[in-house]
Amino acid sequence: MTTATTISPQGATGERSAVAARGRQIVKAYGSGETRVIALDQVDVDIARGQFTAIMGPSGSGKSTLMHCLAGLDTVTSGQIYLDDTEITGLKDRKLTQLRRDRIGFIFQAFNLLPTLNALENITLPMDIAGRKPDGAWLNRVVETVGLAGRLKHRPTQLSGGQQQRVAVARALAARPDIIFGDEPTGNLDSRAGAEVLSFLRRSVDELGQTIVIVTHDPVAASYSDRVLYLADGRIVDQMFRPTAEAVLDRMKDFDARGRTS
Ligand SMILES: Nc1ncnc2c1ncn2[C@@H]1O[C@H](COP(=O)(O)OP(=O)(O)OP(=O)(O)O)[C@@H](O)[C@H]1O
Repeated sequence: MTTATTISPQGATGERSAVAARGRQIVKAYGSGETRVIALDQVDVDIARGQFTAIMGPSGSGKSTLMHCLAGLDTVTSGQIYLDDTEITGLKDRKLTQLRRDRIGFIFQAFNLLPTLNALENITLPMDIAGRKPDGAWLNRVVETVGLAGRLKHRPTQLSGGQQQRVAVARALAARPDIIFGDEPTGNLDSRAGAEVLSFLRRSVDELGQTIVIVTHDPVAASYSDRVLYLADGRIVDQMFRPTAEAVLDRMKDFDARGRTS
């Protein structure tokens, strides 16, 4: 049995705090009266800096809601969320938008690339919009890491699904965000392309020191992470460090069996 604690061990990441994002007693309720749904039920969570975290759990368990709240894309009903030392719960819209733009990267299931722009233009678009100049050396490193060096002039339609998602990964990395959130980033890819994207995410953690959190249903995707958080009914009910696909699959079967017998 893995233990059901929700506080990660403090990593040895040096001078910055070892926790990139923190949630305390997060409650998220939708609707009211009889239709009220508690999507997150007093969740405490620490996301370790420089680690790859996967959020798993049955459909409707609150995975996307947790990710959206941690990323400041959705508001909480109560509780606090911190990005590094900044409490984001309670920030005014303009400040929150600015913080998301400057400190958070996103990768979605749909690649969300602009078809009229080439790969490089797509990668630098968020920074261009923000009026920020990309750091050339960093950009080169990101492009190398995600294996896109030969394809920067290609438009999205000239790239495979896997390559398009690598552009989206590079776009998320380009501004050196504190943390990257991915909502089923390999959900639209076949297993080979998915594996490529996951290896690049892994490399961006190992080689670039990035912090990544993804929501996934796929035990293979979860096996690229350092830590899996399991959600059920809006609560974190378990976690697993250094997961293998087999161990994750076994754990999922275990949850299913328990769900059927309880
Ligand atoms: N906008 C909304 N309005 C009302 N209820 C919602 C809303 N978004 C989510 N919910 C409910 O909150 C609960 C958690 O939803 P969430 O999408 O976070 O689950 P999930 O684990 O990501 O599911 P899936 O794996 O199917 O994507 C579900 O019961 C869902 O129906």
